[in-house]
Amino acid sequence: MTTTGPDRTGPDGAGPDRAGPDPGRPDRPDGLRDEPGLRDEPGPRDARDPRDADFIALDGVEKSFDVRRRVGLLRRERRRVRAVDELTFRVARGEMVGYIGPNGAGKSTTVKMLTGILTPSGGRLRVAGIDPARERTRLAHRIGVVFGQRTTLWWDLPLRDSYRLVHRMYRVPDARFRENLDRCVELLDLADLLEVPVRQLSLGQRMRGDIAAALLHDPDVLYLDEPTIGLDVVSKAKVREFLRDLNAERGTTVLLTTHDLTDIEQLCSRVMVIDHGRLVYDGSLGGLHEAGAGERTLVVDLERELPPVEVPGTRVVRVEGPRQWLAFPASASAAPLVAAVAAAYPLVDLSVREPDIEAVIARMYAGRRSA
Ligand SMILES: Nc1ncnc2c1ncn2[C@@H]1O[C@H](COP(=O)(O)OP(=O)(O)OP(=O)(O)O)[C@@H](O)[C@H]1O
Repeated sequence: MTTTGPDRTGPDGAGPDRAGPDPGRPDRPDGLRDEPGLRDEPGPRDARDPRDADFIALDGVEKSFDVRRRVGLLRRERRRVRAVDELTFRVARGEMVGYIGPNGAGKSTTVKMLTGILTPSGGRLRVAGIDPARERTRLAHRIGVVFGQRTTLWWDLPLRDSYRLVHRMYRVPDARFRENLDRCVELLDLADLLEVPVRQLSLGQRMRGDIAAALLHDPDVLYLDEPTIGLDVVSKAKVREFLRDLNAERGTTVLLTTHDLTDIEQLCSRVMVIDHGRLVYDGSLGGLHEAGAGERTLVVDLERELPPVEVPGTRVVRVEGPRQWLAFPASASAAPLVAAVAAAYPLVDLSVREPDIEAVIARMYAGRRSA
């Protein structure tokens, strides 16, 4: 997710914010201004509130940027980039939704509008009944944000001190803060890291530290932007498990932006796909499979190496020794094809392979581009 542009709240750069956040800087990515005494009372938290279905609500939201481009040596050209275009969706309270799309699709821009960092150019947007652009400080107490590529922690301070600052900035009641911190320390395995300056933490440790910091004030909504980027398998598993538990136990609403589709597969029952600023899919992961799946594959193990298998309705896409891969339309039944192969060839084994989600999404994007 790109984080460039005038709305940036820290130094530019693809990697982590090396300088670390400046406690005196005006804005944090989660929209909270670093000033004492800003705590507003959070809104009602009645779980039976009928507005729960519209906890995050966007209606025809648009965001355009005016960009200047150099044309030749002296001339500059102004161009309007529509980053988000007529975006309409709902996220119910307690849902965990994946928000995916190719580079430049408009994911970051959406999240920035949801936090109040950016003001929409048009349309209507509400989070927990709050207009983020108008009441950014009030909203800050209801949301947590984790940017995988940048830290919101104080670079030179030990983790514990960063958490103390969060405690004071959000004015979290002491008992609540201790309870939340203890829980995060235990579940995110932070006990040995609390006295370590953030700059000395590994990426995985820092990420866990960031997730804890985003949750110490009990937000109702958590925006996660690439929370597992660059992490090893063990750290990814730990982060995912924590998020699953958080959602199940606390009912925290989660909007997850990621390029790692395993995050989505393991965490989200619903996924929204955005492309060129527009919502192009909103539904289950299974449905996404069907929408984007062009072909399935029969993997055929023959008794010996043979010329490519010829069965109507299939085409051989790969041959490795006695193993052959036969593609066939995803909508077709595999049974008659399996029977046809078994009748005509010396078969040892056979399996049907569904396209993996990466392939499905790549096909979906490619299809839209060529349409
Ligand atoms: N501050 C800005 N000024 C000008 N153009 C911008 C600004 N922020 C985003 N854009 C443009 O808006 C479009 C959407 O960008 P955005 O960062 O929202 O995409 P993204 O889906 O998050 O991409 P990625 O997966 O690469 O991070 C892009 O064309 C981008 O260049």
